[in-house]
Amino acid sequence: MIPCRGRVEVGPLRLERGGELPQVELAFETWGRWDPQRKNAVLICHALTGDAHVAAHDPQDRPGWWEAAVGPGKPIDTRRWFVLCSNVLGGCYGSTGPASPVTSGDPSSRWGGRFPTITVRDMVHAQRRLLDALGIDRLALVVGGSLGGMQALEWAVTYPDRVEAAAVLAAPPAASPHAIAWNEVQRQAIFTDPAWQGGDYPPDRPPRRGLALARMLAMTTYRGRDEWEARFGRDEVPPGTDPVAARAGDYATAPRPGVPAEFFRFQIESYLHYQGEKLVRRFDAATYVTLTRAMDLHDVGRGRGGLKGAAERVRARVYVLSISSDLLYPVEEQRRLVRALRRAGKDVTWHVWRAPWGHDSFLVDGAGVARRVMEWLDEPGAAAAGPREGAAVAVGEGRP
Ligand SMILES: CC(=O)SCCNC(=O)CCNC(=O)[C@H](O)C(C)(C)COP(=O)(O)OP(=O)(O)OC[C@H]1O[C@@H](n2cnc3c(N)ncnc32)[C@H](O)[C@@H]1OP(=O)(O)O
Ligand SMILES: N[C@@H](CCO)C(=O)O
Repeated sequence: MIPCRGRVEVGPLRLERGGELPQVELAFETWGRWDPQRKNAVLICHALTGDAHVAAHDPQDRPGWWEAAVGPGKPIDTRRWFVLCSNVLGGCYGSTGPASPVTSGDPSSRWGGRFPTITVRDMVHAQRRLLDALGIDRLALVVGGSLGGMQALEWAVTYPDRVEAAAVLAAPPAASPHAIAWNEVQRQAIFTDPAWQGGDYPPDRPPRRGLALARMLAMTTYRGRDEWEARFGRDEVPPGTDPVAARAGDYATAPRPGVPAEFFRFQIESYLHYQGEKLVRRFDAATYVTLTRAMDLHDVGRGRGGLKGAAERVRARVYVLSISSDLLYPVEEQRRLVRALRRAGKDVTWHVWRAPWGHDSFLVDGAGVARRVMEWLDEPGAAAAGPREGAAVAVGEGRP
């Protein structure tokens, strides 16, 4: 029986950009029961700062990042589906990455800035080995948003014989110059923090300011203009109060160098500061650098004859979800993917979702997104692993 959480050593891994990681471990969590007859495995791939904890395992457990989407009676119903999620290669929630030791059991040997460049394809190779180790030979569905969507797409192209269906949410076929530019400015914020030290900072003295600033900038690409208009407008923070300090504890009560009171006036500024500080409390800066670089290097057509060649390899049914307010990976980028798949004669469904929360809408309304995906999975033609459930939801279909 597959445990509900664990860590598996998947061996040394040769990397796409050269070099090798001598020893790779992946942390994972599972829900439901793997049924080798029905092949009911759903692999969920997380986004940039996510982890393997998609949902609580019992009422006492902490909620996960897609809590509303996964569980008994929820859109990804764990009475029917066996759900698996692993922390990505390069991540800082239990898998091998910049924050983990070079030599197992020796925390002083942290990879830090020496961690090699990895790609989304490397992540998927490592994950395939995890599936092998757990005895899962076929995926009924691989689904993910953003970095997770890049992985879902890579899965369908790299391992076409092992994927029945792939749902690519808010992710492009290749990172655009704009997306790379935003990531580069974020990384520069980290690199210019004196605490960065080439990535070899002590774990208790990370480049906090740089990482917080990176997150603040990232938030402006993740969320929606209309959402912020409605939520914050031009509202100001009441004079003399510091809502960030009240929420963020010690770190925020430290003086903010270079932030005079005048520049802490609007609620949106307060929100951004808080989001920056919130990430600093739970994420590692070198990991942020490694994973954003992997996103920049994402190009599903690399070495495969471009997007056309990649599309031709796919055997899975593919669902593509675009978010109308996505500034980071706009609708036009998924249109390219959908066109390439259709021209290659593949079974592809494309929905453009009019959601106000920007790129992160797939996280904000996890239940709504998962419902769309699972209804598509159950449409005629799908390899159903059990009874059909759920009612149709209205979505606008995108036309390439
Ligand atoms: C161990 C782990 O946590 S693992 C990883 C979990 N995270 C992930 O998987 C990453 C993906 N998730 C995300 O990116 C986010 O959680 C999202 C997109 C789903 C939601 O973002 P959130 O920050 O939770 O929501 P939202 O944008 O509404 O912000 C709410 C927070 O801002 C605070 N806030 C709202 N307005 C203001 C303001 N004007 N000034 C300061 N703070 C504000 C709220 O108090 C709230 O704080 P809280 O998170 O401490 O409760
Ligand atoms: N908000 C996401 C990244 C973009 O989807 C995360 O923090 O993982």
